[in-house]
Amino acid sequence: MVSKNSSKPQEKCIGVIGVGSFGTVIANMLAEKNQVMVYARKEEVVHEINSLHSAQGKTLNPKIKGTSSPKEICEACEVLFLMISSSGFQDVVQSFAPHLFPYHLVIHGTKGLCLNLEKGQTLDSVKKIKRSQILTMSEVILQETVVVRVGCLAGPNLSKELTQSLPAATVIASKYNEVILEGQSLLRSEKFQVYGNSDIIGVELSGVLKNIIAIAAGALAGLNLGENAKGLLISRGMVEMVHLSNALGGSVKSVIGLAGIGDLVTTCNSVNSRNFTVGFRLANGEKLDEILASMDEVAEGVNTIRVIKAFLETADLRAPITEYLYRVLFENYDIKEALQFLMKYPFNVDIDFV
Ligand SMILES: NC(=O)C1=CN([C@@H]2O[C@H](COP(=O)(O)OP(=O)(O)OC[C@H]3O[C@@H](n4cnc5c(N)ncnc54)[C@H](OP(=O)(O)O)[C@@H]3O)[C@@H](O)[C@H]2O)C=CC1
Ligand SMILES: O=C(CO)COP(=O)(O)O
Repeated sequence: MVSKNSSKPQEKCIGVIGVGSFGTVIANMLAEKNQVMVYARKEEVVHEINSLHSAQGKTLNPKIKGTSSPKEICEACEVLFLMISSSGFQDVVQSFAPHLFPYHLVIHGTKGLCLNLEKGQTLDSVKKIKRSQILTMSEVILQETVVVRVGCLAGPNLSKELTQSLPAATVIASKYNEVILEGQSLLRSEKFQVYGNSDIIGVELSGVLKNIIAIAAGALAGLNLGENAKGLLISRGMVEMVHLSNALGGSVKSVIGLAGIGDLVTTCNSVNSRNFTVGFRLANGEKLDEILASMDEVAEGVNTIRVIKAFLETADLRAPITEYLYRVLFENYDIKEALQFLMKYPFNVDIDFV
């Protein structure tokens, strides 16, 4: 778009919904090239954004304006980045739905799953779920709104490193090439490479499933089991991700790409990962409830393990790492015993998916 009076491209206004760790980073990256409006549900956070140019202590580019009005941000911005944890995702999308139109383009960065259950049902009450009862975040957006051009952003993108402007890359996935091109043009920089992928379900699932393996990697590190064990876990974890993703509708190719193996390696090696931290602290004897109560950011892998465990009850598939982690997290199973079982598990074939 070019203004009538100058040859300088006119800045668009890009919306970011959610200013947690990742939303803040993405808003700052977008503000390098365009005006940005961010949505936060709490008035005090909006006040902080507009007066102090920070969100819950995290510095924001002064160009960024805050609002708590879904209507205002949807009217001002055709392109919206949804950066909400999965636990609040469906509620937020529902509250935005009356203000969203088919001309909007929505890209989310959430690495979690939602459930599509009957009213009154919970995971605890149903215990077994089928694929049709699981929603990826793009499926939530498509189910709850009239938006068609939906994309996701996933890859090895630890927010602490992006905040320090360290080099990184991500994947924008969408069935629509224009979504990929828009995401690339808005986010690409000398420090940030943006790849495209048309398999949105496979890319979403890669980001979701690697969190399970990251919890296990944290546990290995917490028990000081060494780098050989980590190599074993990452490779078996990738095979488990491939089979789970395949059963849930993703392609193998996405798991072995940046959003899969790339993010898996990063998250399994970083103390900056919340999922890795959960595993590390579990291995040091803390209880899951205590760990979660002390964290003010989300570790999506914990809920993902519950969802995938319930899915495994109806799927013709074994996912031993997820199954044993479920026992450790939710059935007080000893973490060292779980690892011993995994060491004895008859994984006879190295690669069985190509
Ligand atoms: N941090 C990272 O390194 C990366 C994170 N991700 C993914 O991005 C997603 C968000 O992560 P992150 O930003 O780190 O998480 P945080 O916990 O830091 O932030 C979550 C955000 O979601 C908002 N939110 C949650 N529930 C609701 C609700 N019901 N209504 C309105 N807002 C709500 C929170 O608002 P409030 O403050 O008001 O609670 C907050 O802004 C996760 O799925 C994560 O896996 C992906 C890549 C990197
Ligand atoms: O997905 C992430 C980095 O790519 C962030 O991982 P955590 O949610 O475990 O912090």
